[in-house]
Amino acid sequence: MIQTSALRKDFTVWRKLGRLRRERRVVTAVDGVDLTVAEGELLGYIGPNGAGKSTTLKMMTGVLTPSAGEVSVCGLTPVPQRTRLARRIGVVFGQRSQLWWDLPLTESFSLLRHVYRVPPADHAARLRRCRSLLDLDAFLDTPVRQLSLGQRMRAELTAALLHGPRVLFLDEPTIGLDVLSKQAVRGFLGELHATGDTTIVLTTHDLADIEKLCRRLVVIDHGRVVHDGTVEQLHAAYRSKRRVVADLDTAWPDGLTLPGASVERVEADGLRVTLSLDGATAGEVVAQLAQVVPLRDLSVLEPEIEDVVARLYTGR
Ligand SMILES: Nc1ncnc2c1ncn2[C@@H]1O[C@H](COP(=O)(O)OP(=O)(O)OP(=O)(O)O)[C@@H](O)[C@H]1O
Repeated sequence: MIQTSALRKDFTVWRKLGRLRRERRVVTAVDGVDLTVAEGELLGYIGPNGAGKSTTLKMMTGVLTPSAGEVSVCGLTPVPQRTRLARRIGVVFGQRSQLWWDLPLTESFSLLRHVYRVPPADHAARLRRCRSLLDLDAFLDTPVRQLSLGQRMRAELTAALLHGPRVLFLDEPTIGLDVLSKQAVRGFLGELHATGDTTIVLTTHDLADIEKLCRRLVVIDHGRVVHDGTVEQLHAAYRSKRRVVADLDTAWPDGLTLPGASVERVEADGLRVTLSLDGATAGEVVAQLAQVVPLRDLSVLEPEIEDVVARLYTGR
């Protein structure tokens, strides 16, 4: 559905050096990205600030012309075939709105039906689905400028989907949203993905979005892909470890070690120990622990995606 090959974007920026002199500098925002996204896939596209995510999305949606390389979306080349592409893609860019600011939301939705020449029955069915899944009814008659951020994001998602696009591009759709709105947006995207009709590319800084929604994750840094695989593969590559945290009735004996695990931290006057698993299973470690110290409570912590992504971003 989406294919890029050696995709590159350079920006020329000018820096003022005094009153008359300027220095020309080339910023390579995207530096040879090869990506294939299959039909129905939900791809997480992440990276630190300035990594080149938005620039990639802009080239995929026909907003920016690549400096080199190729990009194809739904079999079309985005910039020269932008009008045809617009009917096949939906776009939600957190900062930019596709709604009419002063009009009630319903009127924006009707206008979009005319813009995209959507058959009334299709439009009505899609709107009905979004109204129920995104809980829009309470603010359908409110002018867009009066909507809260969470309401507007739900409205933007609806607006992006009313013409039945085959690909949905989302740039930070949960930025600034409260917990409930985030859940609503994630739940909706999960449902949309489950139908298998829409290919979704999601950029976000909220790694919970990624964990909850994406099987495949592409990480970009300085314009280059530094990871392309599942979240589990990322954990494996960075040897992220599960941990066992045990609360004890008597203090952890100094220097005690267990095979297949290493002591990461001892705290609370020796009454809490955190062990990371280096080969042993959680069950094996707990069984060994129970033989050497009286246990009060236990929990097994999964590796944090935040940790591994932070290590990836810092190049460790
Ligand atoms: N129009 C532009 N002119 C000059 N430089 C630009 C332009 N747009 C982006 N850049 C530069 O290209 C690089 C990548 O920017 P981009 O917006 O794609 O990053 P991003 O990964 O989306 O970042 P963020 O997470 O902060 O939104 C940055 O160094 C940015 O300053």
